Amino acid sequence: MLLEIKDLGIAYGKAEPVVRHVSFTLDQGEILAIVGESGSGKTTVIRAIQHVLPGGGHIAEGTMIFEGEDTRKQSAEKHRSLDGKDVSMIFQDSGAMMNPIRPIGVQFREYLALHGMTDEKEAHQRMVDMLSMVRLPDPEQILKSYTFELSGGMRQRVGIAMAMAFHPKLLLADEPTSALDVTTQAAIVKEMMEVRKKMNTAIIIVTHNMGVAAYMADRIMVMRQGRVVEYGKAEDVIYHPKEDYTKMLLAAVPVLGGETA
Ligand SMILES: Nc1ncnc2c1ncn2[C@@H]1O[C@H](COP(=O)(O)OP(=O)(O)OP(=O)(O)O)[C@@H](O)[C@H]1O
Repeated sequence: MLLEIKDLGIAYGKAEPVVRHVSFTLDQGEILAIVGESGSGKTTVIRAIQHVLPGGGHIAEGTMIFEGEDTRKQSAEKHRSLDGKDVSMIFQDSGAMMNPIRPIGVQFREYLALHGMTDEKEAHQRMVDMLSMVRLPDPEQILKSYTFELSGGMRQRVGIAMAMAFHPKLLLADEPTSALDVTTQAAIVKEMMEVRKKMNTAIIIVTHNMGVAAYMADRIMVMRQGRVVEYGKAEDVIYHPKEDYTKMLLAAVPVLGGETA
């Protein structure tokens, strides 16, 4: 087992936990989708897994075991050393995370150096390999480009390439397709599936879109107001939802032509 979360509670500052009683497990190569409305706590859960909670956010209760180790007992330094290597993250718009006035290659190289890859030749080869893996045409040209010169879909591919540079065991994806048009969404979803296949990476994807969850996930966790409403195998949650809230999310899945399923 890669990750085991039991009865997790997360609080910001001294306030009451905003997320409580979250439990799930994840095997190597498995995909979990966390779905739910805005404010339900999806982002809070995956940030807690990467130990990057903002605003005094912390794990207030429960356990988180990553590869057999209780991460609550690890130091902040240990968490930093795992960042990008064991666990990495992609965001809604990876381009927005980058500096618009510096070439992508310069920033990608800095990211590699920050994680210990300082040899120029090795770094260059790794960047080209990773950009090719996510099917970006002409990687050398991409490295010289600025984020504003790329489409949203291309920027997301760069984000995935960077996140996967050290072959992490777990990729956390926070609404990675929400900022994209429908066709590009499908391409990025397929790209993540390919990454899983090639590298056996486990993925936790946070999404509003039950359609994306249904397509990608082995398991689905439905959250509402900081609690888990439903959790199970994707086909069970989709074909035999137990909770009205899950049924409502399923009824709202957009299908081609603008009608709902
Ligand atoms: N930095 C913060 N400080 C205090 N409270 C926060 C902070 N970030 C999130 N929260 C609170 O935690 C709860 C869960 O928010 P979170 O962003 O995890 O939800 P979400 O399901 O990811 O929503 P969205 O889909 O809009 O991103 C909300 O009540 C929110 O107000």
